[in-house]
Amino acid sequence: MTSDDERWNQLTAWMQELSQGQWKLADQRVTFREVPGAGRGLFATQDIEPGSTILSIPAVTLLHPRNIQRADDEAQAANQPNPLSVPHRMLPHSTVNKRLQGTSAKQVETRITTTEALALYLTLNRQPSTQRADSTYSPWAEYLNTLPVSFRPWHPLTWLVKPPVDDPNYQDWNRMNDLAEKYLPKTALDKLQGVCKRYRRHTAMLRKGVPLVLQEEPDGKLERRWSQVTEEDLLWGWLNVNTRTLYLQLDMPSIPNTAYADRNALGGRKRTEPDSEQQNHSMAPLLDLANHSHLHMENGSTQAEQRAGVSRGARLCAVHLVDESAAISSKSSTKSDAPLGWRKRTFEVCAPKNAIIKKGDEIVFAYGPHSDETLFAEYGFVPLGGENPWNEVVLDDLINTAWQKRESPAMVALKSEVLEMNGYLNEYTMHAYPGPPHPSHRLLTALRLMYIKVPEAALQKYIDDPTNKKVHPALQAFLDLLMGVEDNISDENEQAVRGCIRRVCLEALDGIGKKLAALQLLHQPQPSEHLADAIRMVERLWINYQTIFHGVMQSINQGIIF
Ligand SMILES: C[S@@+](CC[C@H](N)C(=O)[O-])C[C@H]1O[C@@H](n2cnc3c(N)ncnc32)[C@H](O)[C@@H]1O
Repeated sequence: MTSDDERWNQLTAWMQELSQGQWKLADQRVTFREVPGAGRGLFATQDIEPGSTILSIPAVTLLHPRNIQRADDEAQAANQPNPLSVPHRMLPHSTVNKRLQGTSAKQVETRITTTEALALYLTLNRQPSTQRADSTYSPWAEYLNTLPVSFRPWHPLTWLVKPPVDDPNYQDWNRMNDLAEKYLPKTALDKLQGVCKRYRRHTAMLRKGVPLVLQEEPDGKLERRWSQVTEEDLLWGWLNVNTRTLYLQLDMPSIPNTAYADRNALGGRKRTEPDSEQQNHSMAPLLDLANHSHLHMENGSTQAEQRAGVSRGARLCAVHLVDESAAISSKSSTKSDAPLGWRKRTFEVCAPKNAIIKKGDEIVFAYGPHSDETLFAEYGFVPLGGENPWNEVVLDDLINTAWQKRESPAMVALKSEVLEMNGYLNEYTMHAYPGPPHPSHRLLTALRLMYIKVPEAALQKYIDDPTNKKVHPALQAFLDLLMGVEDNISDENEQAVRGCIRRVCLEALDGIGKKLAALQLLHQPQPSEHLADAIRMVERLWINYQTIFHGVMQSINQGIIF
């Protein structure tokens, strides 16, 4: 059995070989190690001076559709084609719209996005016997071998997708599913269901596209492999893509309306989806061993960092897109001024400008300004200690319910319309950062309107003609607030708003207390280790909300002006 150390050695030797010796492990200043509760992570092998390069990744080792096509073409030319690659007529378009006009309907039907193509590539190259992706055909075999063995049962998406009966996690699955459906905050469940919908939509494309291609161009090896592919393989492939890719500009055009399969029948790729992100991203060997952190490193170690007791010495680094010739030769100070084509575009990790990285520090970067719920649903973890500066709690249901209890349906409808017209309806949030803990501007604005006394007819008149200058004085005070002419509507209105925030916090804290008590019961009788971890992750979501609500209550009690 290959150990993680051996896999690391094979991976780095392969990277060196593929870059024809230009990239050397000796020039990189990282190694990997297990991090309790976070899988593996990257660690500094020496002290690193501020702003300097820690790690660069050869462009040729990046796994994305353009490199897949390039590698397949080379293998074909050498008479050693890879039968388990993504059929090229499925690969995403790399041409601009005009060139697509001659494309036949059949070709269009099988076309998939970068996200789907990567998921398919990984799925086809997963070795069912070893549960590891070490395809004998793929030039990325050494990299595939370093991917997680399984996402079950720790990734919450697997709590919504039932395993086969012979899966070792089958016994626990109903309880995992229950945990998701009954114990998650509703907004977190919505996010997780959104991830599940995306997963199902993308894999439906593959289930449709591959047989169509095989019908047109029969290929024994691919057909055999595809017939063995299970839901578990697809889930594994897709989750690898979802948790381990980085945005990389591949010069892929956005998804054109007419160029991709079955937009409507399969739930549709609407224009609102982030086309460019779905098309332009890549897996990055070795770099994908770096964990996420939200720590700010503007002035060396921050208060948050000290409080979070980042005793394990995590250092937030920056990942840059660079031209490979500059990245590889980062030892010399001359940066290449060659144009940045996708072939040379790659990633470089740099030390923070204002802090020294010590030997043994963990090298982390921010995956994005993600809330706890997003980290949970997309990446499968929840930060400890309520320290995530991007965390927020969404309160639409609580606020709207309280509002409906207080005002008539007609009044709620009219005021909602006014909020909508001005872009303030819903997405009401509270935050602990930046301190002091506070309700969002959207929430304050909506509450201020909810608490003004204004006749229905005055609201209707404004809705019918917002340009009319004759507006009821109370509504005018609200509009002045929107324009920034005033900071608040009146002392009375402000008191009512603060009272409401206080009540909402108390109600939410009461609900959280009950949820945590119910979750506590799930620890009896003692659950399996995996289930206990899952319960703790859900508890953490609630506890981090508690921190926000306590903080906002404290701000109110201290008379802090929002
Ligand atoms: C790009 S990978 C990072 C390397 C990963 N730890 C591994 O062993 O392969 C992303 C995954 O790492 C884990 N992860 C990243 N940052 C984490 C953190 N701060 N706490 C816990 N888990 C984390 C999550 O499982 C996430 O899906």
